Amino acid sequence: MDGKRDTILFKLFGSSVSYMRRCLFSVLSVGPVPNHLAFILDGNRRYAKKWNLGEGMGYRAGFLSLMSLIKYCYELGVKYVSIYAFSIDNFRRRPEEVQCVMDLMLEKIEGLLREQTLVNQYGVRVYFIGNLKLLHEPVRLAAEKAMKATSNNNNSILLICVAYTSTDEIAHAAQESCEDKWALIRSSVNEENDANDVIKLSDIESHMYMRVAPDPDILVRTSGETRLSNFLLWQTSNSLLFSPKALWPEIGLRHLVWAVLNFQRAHPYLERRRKQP
Ligand SMILES: CC(C)=CCC/C(C)=C/CC/C(C)=C/COP(=O)(O)OP(=O)(O)O
Repeated sequence: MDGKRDTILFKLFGSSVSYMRRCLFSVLSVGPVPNHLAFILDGNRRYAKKWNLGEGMGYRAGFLSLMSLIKYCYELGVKYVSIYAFSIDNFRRRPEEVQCVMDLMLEKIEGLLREQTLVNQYGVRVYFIGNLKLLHEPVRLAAEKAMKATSNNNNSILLICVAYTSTDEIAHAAQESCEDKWALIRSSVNEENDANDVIKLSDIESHMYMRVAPDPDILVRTSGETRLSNFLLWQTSNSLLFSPKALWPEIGLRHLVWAVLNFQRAHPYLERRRKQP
């Protein structure tokens, strides 16, 4: 009997919290709502150390925060969410640590395909962004399956950057643009070459992994760090940078609200910067 009463009370509490959050979001939506939020998930290992947790538990706690935050973003009306889940440099960490993150990713991507809760609820299309060849084979296959399974969704977009660095993305885009240009030159070898036949910025942009999303409005990096660590260097020249002291697993609604309020205050200036040629 007590158990049943506790469950009812717990559900009631849960729905009033969610009602209050929605009220808060309605008030926030009076101002401009960011279209694209990007996150650097920093401080998972420090969190595990701080709470004397076993290796890997920091990442698991980080994954839970990630799910809540993505949900809040979509509830608020943000269409694009990008996360820096694993950089190419992270492959240089101890093999057991790399394996631990790969195992977690595999488990969660497979879970997402089985349960599809967040994905179904918000109609999320998932992209894995980066040099996917570098991923452990089972993770790469699961990532490709998840992209295919969600390819018809277009309400919300989730970009998971794995085996990613900005410099790798730019080098890859430059190389593909050169290959395209060469193919064009070779096919018109007998025709007069156009003197303006150079590689343009728009050519490179059309080959970037992130071409499927507009530039982020806000970039959040947790744990008080203010470096970009090779994340979205091409795309963040006019983004608001927000760096709360909280470690990634500690991030919550209040940090999101504060980031959005800061964005709304800076919005007229950011818009002017964007419109400048
Ligand atoms: C399916 C999916 C997208 C899973 C993502 C899981 C997750 C939370 C990955 C974070 C990985 C990572 C290397 C974070 C950097 O923090 P850090 O470990 O470098 O922390 P530190 O700054 O304390 O050393």
